[in-house]
Amino acid sequence: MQTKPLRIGTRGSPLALAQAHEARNRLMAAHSLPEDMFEIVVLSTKGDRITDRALAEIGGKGLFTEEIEAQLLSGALDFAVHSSKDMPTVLPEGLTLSTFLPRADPRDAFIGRDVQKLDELPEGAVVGSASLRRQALIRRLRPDIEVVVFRGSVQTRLDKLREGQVDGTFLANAGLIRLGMEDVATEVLSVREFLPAPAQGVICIEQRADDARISELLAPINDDDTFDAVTCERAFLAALDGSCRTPIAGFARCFNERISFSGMILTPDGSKAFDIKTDSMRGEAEKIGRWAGNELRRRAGPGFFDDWS
Ligand SMILES: NCc1[nH]cc(CCC(=O)O)c1CC(=O)O
Repeated sequence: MQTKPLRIGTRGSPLALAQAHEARNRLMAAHSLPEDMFEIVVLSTKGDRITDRALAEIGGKGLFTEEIEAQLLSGALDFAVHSSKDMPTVLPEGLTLSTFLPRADPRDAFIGRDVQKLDELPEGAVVGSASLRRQALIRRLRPDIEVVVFRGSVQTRLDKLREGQVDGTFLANAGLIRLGMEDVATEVLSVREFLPAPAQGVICIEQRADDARISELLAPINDDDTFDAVTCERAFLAALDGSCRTPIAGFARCFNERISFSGMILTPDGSKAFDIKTDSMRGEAEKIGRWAGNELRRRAGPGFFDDWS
């Protein structure tokens, strides 16, 4: 019988804490375990400490994960809870993403200051986003709008919006929902018009690949549909070797035994884009994701990635 509490690693942002609590609550429910069987261990990462520059400028993968992964590998943590969207496609040797919780809303939310909808923004309006994908998508939809880099916690961004530094901004609707702030969204954008980031809206758990005891503990809270969808989306991302400087969008959905996938790559200015739609049996989730990534890379040609990276 387990006596010491299980140590769950997480970042300390309100969103990260909400995610760690959700994973812990699902485990407590699945196994009828008391809260004191788990200890939530908060770690600060490089990505949390750098707030003044666009993440894309800093580059480097795993900005939000390195410190946590070191503690997993050393045995100081039993498992770690993350936003799947923030996870690099290649993990350190010995670690694995074993568990994906049921996907929350995958869509992006628009938060307007004086208008409710993206369409209603006047010509020359300013929107803030730190995400290259959102910057490129908005430039493609509304070339007349000015885009500025916008970072900080959800609260900081909303404060900047209220002060009038920008006329609008975007956040993942899942994040807003997890923070109990879904009413700040003035419009939720359909996945068709504003394709989400690969793995958006999905909480995942990372563990040591050889830790059978933890694999067994986590198995009941994994969601198979989400697992297959994220496997497909991450295979797409990996095939494109998405550096943080590449705007990439991708979204997969399971219907019974099948999985469908939509993917897109754009230039940062939104002037060029390539998209793809495909579907297959679910067992091929990883294969079609990889195929779609390679296919877009081929269609875009070698110049596409070099021009601006
Ligand atoms: N890069 C930050 C990040 N990572 C995950 C989410 C939202 C929650 C999710 O997608 O699961 C966010 C904030 C945002 O994009 O608004």
